[in-house]
Amino acid sequence: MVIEGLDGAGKRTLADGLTAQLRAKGVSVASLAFPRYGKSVHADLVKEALHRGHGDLADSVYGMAVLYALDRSGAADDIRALRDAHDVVLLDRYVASNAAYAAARLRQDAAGEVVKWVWELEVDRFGLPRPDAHLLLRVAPAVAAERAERRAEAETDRERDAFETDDGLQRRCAAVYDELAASGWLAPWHVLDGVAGVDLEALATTLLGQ
Ligand SMILES: Nc1ncnc2c1ncn2[C@@H]1O[C@H](COP(=O)(O)OP(=O)(O)O)[C@@H](O)[C@H]1O
Ligand SMILES: Cc1cn([C@H]2C[C@H](O)[C@@H](COP(=O)(O)OP(=O)(O)O)O2)c(=O)[nH]c1=O
Repeated sequence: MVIEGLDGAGKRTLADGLTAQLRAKGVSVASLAFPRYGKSVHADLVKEALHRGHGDLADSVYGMAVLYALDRSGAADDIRALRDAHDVVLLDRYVASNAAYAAARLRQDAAGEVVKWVWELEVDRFGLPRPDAHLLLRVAPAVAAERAERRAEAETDRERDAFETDDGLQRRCAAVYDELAASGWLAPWHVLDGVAGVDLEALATTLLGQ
């Protein structure tokens, strides 16, 4: 099960809340967040590039997307092992993040070239496990930006990066996410209202029933 959404949408908060709710129902839950900073050299290169390291690396949409994909490729066996050992594996961001951000950066839509390329690279070529469902935590880009900014003030080592401070990118990314959800890209999507707040009890019941 994959949680997707803009930077600051509240994905980590939702993952924590949903994990607690599912565990309270006796369900065993494992979770993993991408990029895997501190665990994967590819993820660390991404983070450094987003904070102006490695020259013009961050300017390359395909170059950055390959790094995100290699981070996931390195986790594929771990994901399969977690899936075998637990009832639910919750992933905070996955392949759809690459599709949404790369398309938004290139000003393409969900039917564009780069979204197809992400599928071919990550699903067809790297053979990453396909999720059963996505949860799109939908909030207005301005709300996500405000939450990300507040988080940056409150937590050390969370200064906003090149993607997070780009309001136009976040707006386009929100539109691509909506299209991916509407087309059922890679797996079915549940759209959640991240502004009104998510009813965790109802969500857990729905997910377990499917
Ligand atoms: N439903 C919510 N209402 C208000 N603030 C929230 C909500 N969910 C998360 N936040 C806050 O917004 C910030 C970003 O949330 P976080 O879960 O880290 O987002 P993400 O993982 O999507 O980047 C955090 O400071 C968090 O405490
Ligand atoms: C996982 C992933 C993230 N991204 C983008 C989304 C975010 O703007 C950025 C960093 O990921 P993010 O989850 O926001 O990490 P953090 O909140 O710890 O900085 O990378 C992609 O473009 N492709 C991907 O495959």
